[in-house]
Parts: sequence; C-alpha cells; structure tokens
Amino acid sequence: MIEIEHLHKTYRSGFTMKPKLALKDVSFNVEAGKVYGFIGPNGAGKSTTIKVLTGLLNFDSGKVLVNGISPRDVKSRQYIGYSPEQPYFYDYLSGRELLRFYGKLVGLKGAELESRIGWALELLHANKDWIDRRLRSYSKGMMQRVGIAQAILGKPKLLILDEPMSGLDPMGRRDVREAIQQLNRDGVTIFYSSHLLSDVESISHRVAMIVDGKIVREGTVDEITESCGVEYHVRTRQAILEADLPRGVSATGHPQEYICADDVARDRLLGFCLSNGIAVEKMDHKRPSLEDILTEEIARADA
Ligand SMILES: Nc1ncnc2c1ncn2[C@@H]1O[C@H](COP(=O)(O)OP(=O)(O)OP(=O)(O)O)[C@@H](O)[C@H]1O
Repeated sequence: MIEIEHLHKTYRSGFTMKPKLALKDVSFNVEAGKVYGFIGPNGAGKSTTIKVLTGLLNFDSGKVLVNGISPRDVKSRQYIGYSPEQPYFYDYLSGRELLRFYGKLVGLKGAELESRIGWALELLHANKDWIDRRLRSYSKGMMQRVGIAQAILGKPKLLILDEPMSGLDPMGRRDVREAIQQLNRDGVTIFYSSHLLSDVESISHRVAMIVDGKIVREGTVDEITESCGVEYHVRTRQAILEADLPRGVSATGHPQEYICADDVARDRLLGFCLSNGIAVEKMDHKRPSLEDILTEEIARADA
C-alpha cells in the first residue's frame, strides 16, 4: 500500500535558504490491511514523511508510491483519508457543517451523506451535543475527533493520521485506538504517527522508528523489542556481595535482587548460586519497551 525507498528531503528556509536534510535515506513498506505506527521524537521527520505521502510536499530523491501511484499524481489521493497533526478548519462552522462540507467533497449527498456522518461520529464517540456547536469553541480533543471523522467520510482504503491521539484524554485515546482497530477490521490500512508509545505498542502490526531523519528500527513490536535483548531479574534467598557478582550481573537497590544483562550473565549468576548453595527465589525476564529503545536511540543520535 505504501512503498518508500531511499527518500531524501531537504528544507531550505530563512534568509540564507540554508539547507536542512530532514529525511535521510528513509525506506519502509506498509502492507495493505495493516496498522502501521510511525514513531520518533519531536522534529524527527514524521510529519515531513506524511506530507510527502499525501502529496503536500515534494522530495529531493527516492521512490514513493501509494497504492502503486506517485503521491504527486492526484489519482493517489482517491484512496487516502488524511488527518493532519493540527487541522485548521473554518471555525465559524459547526462540526456537523464541516463534515457535510467534506462529505460533499468526496461525492456524498442527501441521506447517504447524513448517514455517513452519523457513522463517523458514532465510531469516534463524537455524536454528542457539541458537534452542533461552532468549531471555534472546540477543545483540542473535540477538534481531533472531527479531524479524524472528516478523514474517514470517504471510506478510504488508506487512512493517514498525524498524531491522532495528541490532545486527547485517556478516554479519548481509547476511543481513537478502538476506532483505528475497527476500521482496520473493516479492511482499512492505517498509517499513523504518535508520541504515545504504549498506544502504538498495543495496536500496531508493524512500527518504524525515526530519529533525526533516519529510520533506526523497523519491524513488529516483538521483533524490535526482542532484537534489543532480554534482561533477567533474579531474586535470591541470601544477599551476594557486590564484589562477587559475575560479569554482566549488577546489583539493584534491593540487597537480594540482581539484573543480568543477557542470557550469558544469567547463566553465570545461576552457576554462582548453585556452587555457593544460594537458593534462587524468583526469576523474571524483561524486554525493553519501545520507549526504552527510543530513548536509547535518541541518546545515540545526540552523542
Ligand atoms: N517548512 C519547514 N521549513 C524548514 N524546516 C522544516 C519545515 N518543516 C519541518 N522542518 C524541519 O524538518 C525536521 C523534521 O520536522 P517534522 O515536522 O517532519 O518532524 P516531526 O517528527 O513531525 O516532529 P513533531 O513530532 O514535533 O511534529 C525538523 O528539524 C523541522 O525543524
């Protein structure tokens, strides 16, 4: 559904038009029928990638195809629904009037238009009285729901959402997560960016992590977190002197709890316990979260 190969994008801004390379050799594919999360810190290049995908921005070099068509070709937009990070709508309209306007743009009218608006509002739990108030009185969360509702009115094959959960309270985030999952069950491919990594972990089939314009990880959440190794937390019946701890094993704040950096360190600690008659009470393994990995990648890029 989305193919990006060796994408480079430079911005030129300011009086001197000094170039800034915002995307550096970005490549990834999004298969049809998947929920694909795009994560990275502020300024990493997420919105730039999304603007390239939606044909709003040109790029220097590389290959970008959406449903087999270049995003510069207007035909590619036939299948796309898009909600920008900060939608700017004409705010003298009510949410419902705005949706009528967008619905007409995708060819809906009459009873079908009203029923499609009803469906979109229901899906986003936005069928409340505020939908008939003017947009200028909306909170960020209300605006976000209307922005996503307009993006799905045309029943797109591909839904592109830039930070769909930002500005939402926990219930709003849950509603948007559930809406994404429902749309995906109905066959929609979803590509979305987010800072909220626990949401991304819970609903994405695959994830790409971008830091400073470069893709640093790509895969399923399991593939990404497993590739970073598993830590083992071991609790013993007796304390072990720090000086006696085998290589790769470190003390925690608790006197009988230790962290083994990998399988080898765990085996060394278990061997040490066995030969010294120390009973092991408990052992858990802990994979790093996407947040741990992203934090590490950001530190590496800053180093
Ligand atoms: N119109 C522009 N002119 C010049 N530089 C820009 C422009 N838009 C973005 N940039 C720069 O390109 C880089 C990537 O920005 P982008 O908005 O794509 O990041 P992002 O990952 O979406 O960030 P955020 O999470 O804060 O929205 C940043 O360094 C940003 O300052």
